[in-house]
Amino acid sequence: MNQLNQLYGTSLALLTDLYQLTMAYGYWKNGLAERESVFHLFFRKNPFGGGHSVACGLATAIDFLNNFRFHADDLSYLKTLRGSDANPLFDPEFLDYLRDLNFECDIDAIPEGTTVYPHEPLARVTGPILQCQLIETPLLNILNFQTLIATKAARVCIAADGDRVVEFGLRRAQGIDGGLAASRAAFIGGSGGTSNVLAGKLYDIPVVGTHAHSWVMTFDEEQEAFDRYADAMPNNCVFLVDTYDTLEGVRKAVQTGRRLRDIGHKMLGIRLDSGDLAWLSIEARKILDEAGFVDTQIVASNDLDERLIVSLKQQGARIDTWGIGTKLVTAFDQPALGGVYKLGAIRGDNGEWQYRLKLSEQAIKISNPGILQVRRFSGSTEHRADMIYDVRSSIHLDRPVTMVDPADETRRRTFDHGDSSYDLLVPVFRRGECVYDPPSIRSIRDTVQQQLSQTPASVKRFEFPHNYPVGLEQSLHDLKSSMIREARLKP
Ligand SMILES: Nc1ncnc2c1ncn2[C@@H]1O[C@H](COP(=O)(O)OP(=O)(O)OP(=O)(O)O)[C@@H](O)[C@H]1O
Ligand SMILES: O=P(O)(O)OC[C@H]1O[C@H](OP(=O)(O)OP(=O)(O)O)[C@H](O)[C@@H]1O
Ligand SMILES: O=C(O)c1cccnc1
Repeated sequence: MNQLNQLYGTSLALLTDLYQLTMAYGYWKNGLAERESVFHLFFRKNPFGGGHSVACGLATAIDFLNNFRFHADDLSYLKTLRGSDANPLFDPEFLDYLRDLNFECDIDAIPEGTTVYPHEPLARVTGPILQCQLIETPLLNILNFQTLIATKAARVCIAADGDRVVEFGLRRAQGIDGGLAASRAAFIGGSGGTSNVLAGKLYDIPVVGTHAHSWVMTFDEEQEAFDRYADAMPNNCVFLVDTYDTLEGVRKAVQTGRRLRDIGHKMLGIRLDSGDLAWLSIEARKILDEAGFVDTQIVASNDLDERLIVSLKQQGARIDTWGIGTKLVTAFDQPALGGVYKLGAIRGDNGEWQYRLKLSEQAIKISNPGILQVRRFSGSTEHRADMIYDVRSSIHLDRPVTMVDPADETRRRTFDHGDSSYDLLVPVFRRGECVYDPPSIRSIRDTVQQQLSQTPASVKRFEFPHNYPVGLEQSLHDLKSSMIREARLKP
């Protein structure tokens, strides 16, 4: 059984906005349900004021789509829906159509863990317009959130600069799936483990845990609390030392650490959860080192995020492991990615593709027409630029290709066949069948690190990051410009 089904039962087909179903009904009524169309899912701005994002959520989307069908109880529910008067919202024959519907779209998507940028499609969905439309909302729900959290986790790990990061967010996450999906995406983005045990089981993420203040408060004396914990689990001792007086707590942990040593075990760490984490970690390190506990790690938690980590490091904090909860799993400073799903092309009555775009007052918000792919140009060590192109335009990679900056058409770059390049979108579904074998979560996590190592430092920096170049292949840019002119001339 797949992971979503394990959690939610057999059917998630109703996990969509009602307007997808009202449009589906409209397509069906108008004989357009099967009309082939192409949609692109993309976002317009990197989150957190950053210069890059990390694609995440594809395996969850595959899970969802592998089980995409309307079950009898879904249809019974839809039957109960009424229009503004007493009439049913949907004809019974439409519900029969939904009952017999087999998912048959093609999907091409950028593999999880890839660094991605504004305007490039993370996924391209091709198929009957009714089906493309029904899956818009769940695809956005899954890819927006996991991409957001994987990006946040990657930023936290960049700040931690090789130190271990663990995710403690479940208690403050946005509900049950918010917690589970965040734990998955945080691990992919680089955290080393989660406190979320169900996420550990479902997604094969290492689970980690210390103890809470309540443990210390259960006993009359802090020393007794540490000793009893050590008796119970001598091989997993990370003592939370800040319940009363933090440095006194460290000294007591040292006492218990000596008892552990006498029975052949190690005190793995102490955890700081309040106060001045820079100063306390420096002082705690001295106490531990002087007592010979040089390997005992210092874990810190308390509303941390990537900027606080940078600041604490600048202050000389001696923290080995960063426990990050609320601000990671809720993407505290930017709670949504803002990814959208736009129609790029639809077959006309004559079977020919007709390209479509959505106009906007802001040029940068005008969607890209066509059937799009992304080509990444890469130097020997770093990614150089991504070019969005139409798969039907015959760009020849044995000849120079030019891409145009959509924000300023005077800025262009030309690449020739000497530049190594590859397409980012890979086949995931063909006629509704999954043709992609998702990598293990650990291998996706490795991909993130490998991708980040090829992302220019100027793009990864937190303050005023460089814009990574993403352009439109010249003929696509020219086509888009003429379509905009034409659309603006329409009465
Ligand atoms: N040296 C530091 N520099 C910058 N921020 C810090 C430093 N030490 C701790 N912080 C952060 O300051 C914030 C507030 O900590 P503060 O000491 O006010 O409350 P607290 O320690 O949580 O208090 P309480 O005892 O109520 O838990 C937290 O997000 C914490 O991570
Ligand atoms: O600060 P976050 O980044 O969200 O990390 C999770 C927090 O959850 C716990 O606190 P809580 O007060 O809930 O319980 P406790 O008594 O175990 O400290 C833990 O001690 C962290 O402070
Ligand atoms: O194990 C921990 O230390 C932990 C778990 C959840 C939340 N905060 C801390």
